Amino acid sequence: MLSLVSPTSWSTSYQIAATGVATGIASHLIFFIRGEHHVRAPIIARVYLLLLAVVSFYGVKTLGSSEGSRAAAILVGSYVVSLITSIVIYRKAFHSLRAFPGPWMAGVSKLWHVFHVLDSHNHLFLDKIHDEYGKIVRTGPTELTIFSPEVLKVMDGPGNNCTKAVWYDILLPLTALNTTRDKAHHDQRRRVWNQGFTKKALADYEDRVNSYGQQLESHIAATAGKPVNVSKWFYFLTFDVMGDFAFARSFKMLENEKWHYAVLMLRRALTLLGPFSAVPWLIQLALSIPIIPIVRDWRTMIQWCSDRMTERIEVEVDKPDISSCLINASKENNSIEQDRFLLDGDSVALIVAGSDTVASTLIYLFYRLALDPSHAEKLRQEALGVDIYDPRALQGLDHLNGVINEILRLHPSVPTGGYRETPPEGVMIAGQYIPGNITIVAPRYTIGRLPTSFVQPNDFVPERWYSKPEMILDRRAFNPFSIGRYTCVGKDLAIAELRFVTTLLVSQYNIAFAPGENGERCWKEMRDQFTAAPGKLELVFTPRGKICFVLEDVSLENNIEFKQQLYLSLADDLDAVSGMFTNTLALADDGKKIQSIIDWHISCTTTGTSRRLSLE
Ligand code: HEM
Repeated sequence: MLSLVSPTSWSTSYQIAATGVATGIASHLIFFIRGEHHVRAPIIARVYLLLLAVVSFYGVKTLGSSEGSRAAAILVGSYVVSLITSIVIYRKAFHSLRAFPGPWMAGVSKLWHVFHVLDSHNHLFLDKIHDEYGKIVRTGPTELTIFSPEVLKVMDGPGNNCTKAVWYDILLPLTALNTTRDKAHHDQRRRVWNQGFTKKALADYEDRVNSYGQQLESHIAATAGKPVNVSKWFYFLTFDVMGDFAFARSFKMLENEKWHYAVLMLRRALTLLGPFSAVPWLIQLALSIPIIPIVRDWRTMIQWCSDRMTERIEVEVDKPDISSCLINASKENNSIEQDRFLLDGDSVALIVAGSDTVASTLIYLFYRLALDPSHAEKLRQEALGVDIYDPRALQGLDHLNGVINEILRLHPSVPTGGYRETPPEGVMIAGQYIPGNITIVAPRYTIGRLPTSFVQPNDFVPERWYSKPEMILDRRAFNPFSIGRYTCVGKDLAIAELRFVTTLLVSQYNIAFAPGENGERCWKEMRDQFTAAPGKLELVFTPRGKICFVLEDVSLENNIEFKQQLYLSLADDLDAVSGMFTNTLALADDGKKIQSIIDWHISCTTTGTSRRLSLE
């Protein structure tokens, strides 16, 4: 202790501290301030641990255990303090974002953000930030979150020079279509993917969606009148569909009525992205520590997808799937082995991007229908006489399209994700210059609810998309699938799936909340983990009564002919109808009135070559 205060010791301590301070400042100004280091985070952490061990060992060896430990502590302490001080001073006083408004700590470190979103409610947190700080907010040392409809076009629209931000290195060493940061490489890869989404391929996938939809419906029929955890069943549906499209192999969750272990693992692994998406280097660091259970899930999930790809490379399948296009392109180039990091990455992207997104949209859609059954009734009326098994017939249903748009506006499947980096020359957004090499975040959740873009922005009004266009003030604020080169490759497929499943269930069932359920859990407990993961939703489906007629050769394309045929058929079989329509039988001679009754009560499904018409 005495030696600590001796003049020699003091000067030595000062020298050691000065060395620490100089090294700290130098490592900031020479290394950390330049370029990207997130991918190297695990290596940097190991180097620091090694240096710590070397300094401690050397100190103890040369100065003895007490003096040596003290010297090592002074060196390390002064290094860390000066490094942090240098970083903070630079970020707060010199950085090009220093003048942008935002929470003080946001300008210091992104760890601030992690601390605030440990509950994975990033969308709600950013919404609050918008209320407090306005349109353009500094939410990180090198990050701006921009709550303006214009930002989506500047980021991804025609002629933009933005690139994907560091977040997208998440799968490295694997690279998927959506995680490729190099634009030229992305475009080349996208051309390969597009071959899996031709009109012909889509028609085939749509037929397969129909059969999975029917499997879901038969489960609902079996549990009719009882509470159903629809969150679970919509995930079963969308993962089965994507397993089939991706690898020609369903997860069979609808059939087995239980989670597939790989899907459970994948869903657990994705929870990592809730709190940690804000700090990509922390994700890279965490992923390098396999003893963390969630990291084990992440790795097993990636291995599972990779194994499926191996299987698909080795075994030909008898139905088209998206992997076929990816594998064939690599086979044609004789580059299967070199492309494995792309193929494996793509298999992860396919499963996650195609399942989570559609499932969350379906959950919120049925939540809204249970909350306000008048929309379900409107959907039923609109689908009368429409062959719901024909995707083209569903395309023109205004209320259906309005409901889907409104769900994607209020409950976007990608609420915050889609981080971009500005080009070195910077960009102009909402009349404001945004400096170069800055991460920009455009939260769809808040942008879709801006009062400057939508009248009654928080209300569910599907009509704004067809009969009340005056309720849309700025359409640029609606961008659920992104635009430009990164636009969602599965958009048409997703919309076809949403249209079909919605019409199938709505035309056959009344939908209500289960006893004790009010629907709040599904949005209050939603996790924003790049894709949205809604909380549980329990509904009761009650079958609507039916009398069935089978009509041959009915042309559904021609509505008038269809109605005439139907009327004739009813007239032949009025006894069968009387049970249902006793109070309207008196009108049997009045074709028009019967027709209007039919308009209200008919839904139809296809059975083989004939059309089955179900009357309620
Ligand atoms: C409601 C359903 C869906 C929504 C809202 C949605 C939304 C999006 C968004 C916003 C992006 C851009 C993400 C980014 O910037 O990083 C995207 C990209 C992508 N989506 Fe979707 N998606 C949906 C369904 C699907 C489906 C069914 C598939 C697969 C069949 C799919 C496959 C992809 C892929 C591969 C990309 C990357 C495209 C590229 O970078 O070129 N998505 N999606």
